[in-house]
Amino acid sequence: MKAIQDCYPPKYAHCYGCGHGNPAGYQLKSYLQEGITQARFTPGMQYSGGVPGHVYGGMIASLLDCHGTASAAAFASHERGVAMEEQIEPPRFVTASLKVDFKNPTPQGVELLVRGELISVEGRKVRVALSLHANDVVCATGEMLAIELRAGA
Ligand SMILES: CCCCCCCCCC(=O)SCCNC(=O)CCNC(=O)[C@H](O)C(C)(C)COP(=O)(O)OP(=O)(O)OC[C@H]1O[C@@H](n2cnc3c(N)ncnc32)[C@H](O)[C@@H]1OP(=O)(O)O
Repeated sequence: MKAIQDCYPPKYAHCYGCGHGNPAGYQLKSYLQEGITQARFTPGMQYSGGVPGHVYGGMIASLLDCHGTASAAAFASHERGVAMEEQIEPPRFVTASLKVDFKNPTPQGVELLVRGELISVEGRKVRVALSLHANDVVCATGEMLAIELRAGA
């Protein structure tokens, strides 16, 4: 299955979160399957938080951030009846608002699962419920308002 991010032309491959052309970034890959988006990522040990052995909160927020906008694009496309990979220029979304609740410490050295579920699509506005899991424990939840960029932006 093609990752949501891999449906974009190479000119957008610079994103720190997901761009395959950004060697310093996460190169996150998100997938839409059965109405849920998922991405998996293991943060390097440099993303240590204040408590030894736990992941830095900003890293967690950035995973939700990038996965959330990819999810918004895939959900909006699905609502419009077209798959991401069928579009030459799929819709691009940016984060207007991101709320994060840190529920449990996130352990380092563990593959993290990031999930997204659609809340609503209203014109250019897509709301996505997000969660981040480690070892089947919910470590963070979030809610994003993503806005579709206007053509040419
Ligand atoms: C791989 C391809 C590319 C993928 C992109 C990956 C992104 C990765 C994740 C990111 O890091 S994104 C970077 C961080 N985000 C930004 O830099 C966004 C900065 N903000 C903006 O550029 C503009 O504010 C924005 C494009 C979000 C909206 O500006 P617009 O002029 O296009 O829209 P407008 O201000 O008219 O708002 C559209 C609607 O959204 C609503 N809105 C905008 N910002 C809001 C906000 N913060 N909270 C609530 N509602 C908001 C606004 O009220 C309005 O609602 P209505 O249509 O109902 O009137």
